[in-house]
Amino acid sequence: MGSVVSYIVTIAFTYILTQIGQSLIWVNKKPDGTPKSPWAPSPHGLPWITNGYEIFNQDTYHALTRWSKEVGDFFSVKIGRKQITVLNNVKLVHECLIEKEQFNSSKTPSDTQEKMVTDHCKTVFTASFSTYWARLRRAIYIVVGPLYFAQFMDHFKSQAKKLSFGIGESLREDKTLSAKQLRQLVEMVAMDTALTMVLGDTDKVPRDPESMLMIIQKGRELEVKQTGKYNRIGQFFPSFNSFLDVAHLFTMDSSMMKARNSILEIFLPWFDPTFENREQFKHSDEKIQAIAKSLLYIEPSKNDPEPVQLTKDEVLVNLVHITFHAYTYLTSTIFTLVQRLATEPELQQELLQELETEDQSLALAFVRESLRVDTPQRLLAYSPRADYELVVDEKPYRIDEASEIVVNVDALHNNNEYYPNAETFDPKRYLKSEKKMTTLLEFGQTGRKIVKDNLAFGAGRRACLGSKASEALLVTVLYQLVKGYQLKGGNVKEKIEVATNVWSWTGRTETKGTVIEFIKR
Ligand code: HEM
Repeated sequence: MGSVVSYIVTIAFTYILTQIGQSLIWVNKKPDGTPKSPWAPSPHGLPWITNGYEIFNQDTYHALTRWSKEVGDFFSVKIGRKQITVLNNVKLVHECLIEKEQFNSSKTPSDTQEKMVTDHCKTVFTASFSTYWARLRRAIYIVVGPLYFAQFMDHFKSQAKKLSFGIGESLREDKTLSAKQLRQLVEMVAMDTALTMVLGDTDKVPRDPESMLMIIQKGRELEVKQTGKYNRIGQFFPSFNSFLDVAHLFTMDSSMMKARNSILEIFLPWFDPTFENREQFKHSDEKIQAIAKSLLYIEPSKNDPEPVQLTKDEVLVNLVHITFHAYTYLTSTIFTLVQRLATEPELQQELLQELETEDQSLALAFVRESLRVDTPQRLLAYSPRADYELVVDEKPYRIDEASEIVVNVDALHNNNEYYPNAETFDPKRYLKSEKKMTTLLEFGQTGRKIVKDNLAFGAGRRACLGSKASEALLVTVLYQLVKGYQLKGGNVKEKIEVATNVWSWTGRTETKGTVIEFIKR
């Protein structure tokens, strides 16, 4: 018996040593045995084991922007064990996400929670660059994409009216609304809108406010769990994440699973009628009325003539993730927009005048500028699909499949070269002749100097599919509020940094906000 144990121990020991040896020997080598190129330059003086972890955990994207000023637009840093290459100018972003999109458009999960709530990366946000992911995108596009979102305009208008009415009803004697009250109203409008785009109209299964509040609450619980101290360490130290998995197993802690299942339980009765009737709208126009319907029958395409259809579970997990994404960012951007509007009395007057015309350019410019200055997601992370070399200023740099490429949107949106006086909120910067305009990622490629867009909705192949729909909703809300009220007060300066962003490690930025006085017109 003793010799069997010692035999097994010897084999295990040899196996571990071989693995460690191989990783040590091969980690810096290409398959042909020659050394890999160096990583992009890194900030100096970071601690040995934790590297940039403490600084990033405390300062989030600010740390990356600071390092970009110290080290340069192209740098690499290890946050814990996570090696990231950070892009801080548009030329680099264009090269990585447009020219080399095939190389750099994949995704890696942050931790066990992200894997669990996405059913091992089955959702459009987390799936690797694959035919499966392309099918999801196709199906979502034909519901909320630029050519299709107009079908929700009536809903957007009624939600904007609901918000305006809710504000009126909630006003205190002094005609003010606290940031908390405003946020609660905005949350309900955002959740209702997200669910309408995702699940369809409410005729068949009414969506009661209690259930919507419950989803909001459950989402918050998941976020608190994911941003917790130990889970956060696990996002940057994979071995600690594995230790947490074992610890949860031993303590039989299934709280994460329970939270996930309780959300699915709310969604199921809403989704089931659609699922039961799926044959009816397979080939009809009805399928473009909701993401749930569209995902149930993926249309063939040129590159995917016989698509494998999704299972019910795959559809469901996507519906939940898209709802949380849309709800979170719509809440964040509507709330910021209202706070910003209150700080801009002159623009309120001009928007009121614009309302009497057919032209919506100032309102759209206001929305875009709000998204640029107060971007909710300031870091975008992508996984390369293989080890390769990225040539920058004629020097080759190392990019590994196991590393991540991060676009520092904060640095780009605050760069005076792309947006003169970048720190100033100035919607009128976009109201120039189209001939002078360029997209941010094409800046520097033509003589055009005025940037007309931003990266609040991401970039390249993984860019947001709901961007145009969201902008349209924001414009509708803006007009409705200007029409109904004169706003005073507001504050967009103070921010709340949330460590994760449904459900990735890169984090999101909320506006704290303050009391707003709403004077009825
Ligand atoms: C103002 C509101 C919104 C903002 C600021 C926003 C922002 C973003 C960002 C930054 C990304 C890229 C994420 C990444 O690569 O890490 C993204 C992706 C995406 N968003 Fe949104 N989003 C908004 C609303 C919506 C809505 C309403 C929908 C749909 C109903 C939606 C659906 C998607 C989808 C499907 C993706 C693509 C995921 C992929 O292919 O990887 N978004 N969004």
